[in-house]
Amino acid sequence: MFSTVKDDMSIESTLISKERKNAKFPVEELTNVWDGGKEETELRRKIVKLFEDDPVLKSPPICTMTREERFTKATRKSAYIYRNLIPNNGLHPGSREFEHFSRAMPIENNLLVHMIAFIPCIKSFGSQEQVAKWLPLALNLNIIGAYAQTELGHGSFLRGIETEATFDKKTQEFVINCPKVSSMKWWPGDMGLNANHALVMANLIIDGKEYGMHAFIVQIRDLSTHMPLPGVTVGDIGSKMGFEAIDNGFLYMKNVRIPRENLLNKNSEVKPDGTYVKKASDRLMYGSMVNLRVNLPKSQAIDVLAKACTIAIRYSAVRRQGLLNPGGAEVAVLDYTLQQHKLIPQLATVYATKFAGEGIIKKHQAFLQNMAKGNISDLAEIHALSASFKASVSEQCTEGVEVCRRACGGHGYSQASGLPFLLCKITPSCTYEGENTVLYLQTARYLVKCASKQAADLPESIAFLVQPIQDMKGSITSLDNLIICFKNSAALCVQGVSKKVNEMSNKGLAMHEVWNKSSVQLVKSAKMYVMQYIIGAFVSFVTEVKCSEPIKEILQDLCCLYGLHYINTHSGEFLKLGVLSAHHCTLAEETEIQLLEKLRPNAVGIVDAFDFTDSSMESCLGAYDGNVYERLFDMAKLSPLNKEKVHQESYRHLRPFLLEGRDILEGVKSKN
Ligand SMILES: Cc1cc2nc3c(=O)[nH]c(=O)nc-3n(C[C@H](O)[C@H](O)[C@H](O)COP(=O)(O)OP(=O)(O)OC[C@H]3O[C@@H](n4cnc5c(N)ncnc54)[C@H](O)[C@@H]3O)c2cc1C
Repeated sequence: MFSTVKDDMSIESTLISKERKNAKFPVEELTNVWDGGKEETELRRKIVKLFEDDPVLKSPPICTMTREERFTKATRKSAYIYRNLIPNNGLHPGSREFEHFSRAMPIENNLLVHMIAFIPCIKSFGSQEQVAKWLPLALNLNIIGAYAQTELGHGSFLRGIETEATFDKKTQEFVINCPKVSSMKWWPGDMGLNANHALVMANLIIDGKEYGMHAFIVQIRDLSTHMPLPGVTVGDIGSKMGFEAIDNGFLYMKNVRIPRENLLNKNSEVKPDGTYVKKASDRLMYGSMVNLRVNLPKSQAIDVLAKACTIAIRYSAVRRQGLLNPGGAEVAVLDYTLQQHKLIPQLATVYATKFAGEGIIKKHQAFLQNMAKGNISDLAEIHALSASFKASVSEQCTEGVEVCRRACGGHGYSQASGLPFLLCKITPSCTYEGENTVLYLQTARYLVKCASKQAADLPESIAFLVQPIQDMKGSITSLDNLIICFKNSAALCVQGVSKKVNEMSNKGLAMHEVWNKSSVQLVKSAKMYVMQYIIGAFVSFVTEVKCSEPIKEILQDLCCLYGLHYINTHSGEFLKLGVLSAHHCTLAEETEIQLLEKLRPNAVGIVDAFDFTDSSMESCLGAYDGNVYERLFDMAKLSPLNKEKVHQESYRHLRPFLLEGRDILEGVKSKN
């Protein structure tokens, strides 16, 4: 319907090729560092190609589809991936190949909550017999489950959960009830339309006594007709800011009966006579939550920011707007220091959080090995670290994606840029799997407890909180000094708020009031604590990684930039704590600007090293060839509103006025 408009060789493609020629480091080697080795890069590419070449997984761009089409296509693709593609290609969960799975998945998919929450919870909360019964069914999609914890009325405050599971000795069943509208389960992914089971978190009641929250497997839909079972009201909660392909659902249960065996009973059990038996500490439940939290930041936040950086930096390298030299040629917006100041620190955040996250995954693996031997002494530390890490990374990456989106000007507002989709995908990562503020407060509780102990009684990584403040020797901009600066700041924040808490409670204020009145500083301490961890882990990685000098230099520069950018955007905090002087802050700002200039020529190469395929980004601005304008026009042509040259409905409403206009204009014309 529209004629083709094409340049022989667009200026934009030429510009991006030049950027690549100017890069001062081997991009492929940085890709290998990112993936964790050459072999991992090869494996990842093989798996991504397997998915991208599969005709079943092809679909139109998401911005041209309705919600209904997006949900249907995502379900079709996910069913195919889990039942055909993965088993037929030996991609077993836990295998090395599976590590690269999230990079290979189509841009929209569902059944993820079934895979990453329902299945792991069966493993964590179920006895051996229960795992043997439910796991194969779940892995084969013979049953599809949601993780149903949040209710209309309560999310963060778990003790506020109202759904009840009352034991009926006569029938040996639990009777599940949502006593009020506010008790209805609300939000669980995959639950509205696809799930036929739900792992329901409910308050266990035996003989009128409450035993707190427990996990129950509840069948919600008939296995042959998929109709909701008697007593079950279930459906989709409606359109959201994002996640449009996912059926986040509501679930209201009235006298729904499930067998006694459906209480997942690894940690506690109800005997046929109603005796409640506790088999393991409640603390083990935290161990299971840590699992998801440790792994979530990479796929749900860090990779999303990496894509946003790829889009914004490639676009900024080809988008010409204005002059730097009066009378000179128009420049790419990436040449403006201010554009570099927006985007390059986001790149640094991607690297910092990715490598710090790998450190936490290793710590968690060591914890799991100890837990298997019955030793959970590291639980509090790993819980505090993973909670604040999840909160900090989701927050930093969400802010970063919005910075990238705005840095693309008007086109960043278009769905065709891919950036609004990424922003809507990443934003809820600040809310699900623990609301960020609530997570920071949990970390702070642990830190305040630590502050009252001796260094010798604390884990090695925490002892600095109670040890003397360290001196910084030499320039503030050295990596060693950055670590000292953040460690000192975290220690002073924690000590300061602990003092405030002690003083207020010594004055006789009730602890809950003390906590509420100190919560602003508590959250700040948790943030500073996790920042010192991220900086320390990134510096260790950069120091130890085996790679060529040019790559090492880039990683060191990104590491320094990450620390300095944080200092420069929060300088008031560092000055207030007395960790930095005004002179330090001036130096930090100047050094950041120098680093931006130094990293600028490599910026396109650094995002190329993430190695995202064009189809995994669905972005007209971020495609490898830089051909942004032709792509934007091609995408606009696909808009469903452009199907007909005249949109009949709009024409019907406007026609009377247009005809009036025609007559007036023709009348004017005839007078002239
Ligand atoms: C996309 C998406 C997917 C989800 N998927 C699932 C799922 O699969 N299964 C499931 O069960 N749930 C799911 N949820 C729900 C999610 O887990 C909850 O929304 C989340 O835990 C936050 O709880 P809330 O909504 O009750 O927020 P609230 O706790 O009501 O938060 C509202 C505000 O109150 C503040 N606040 C709360 N408590 C405190 C406190 N103690 N001190 C200070 N401030 C406080 C918060 O910081 C926030 O600013 C999903 C949510 C989203 C958005």
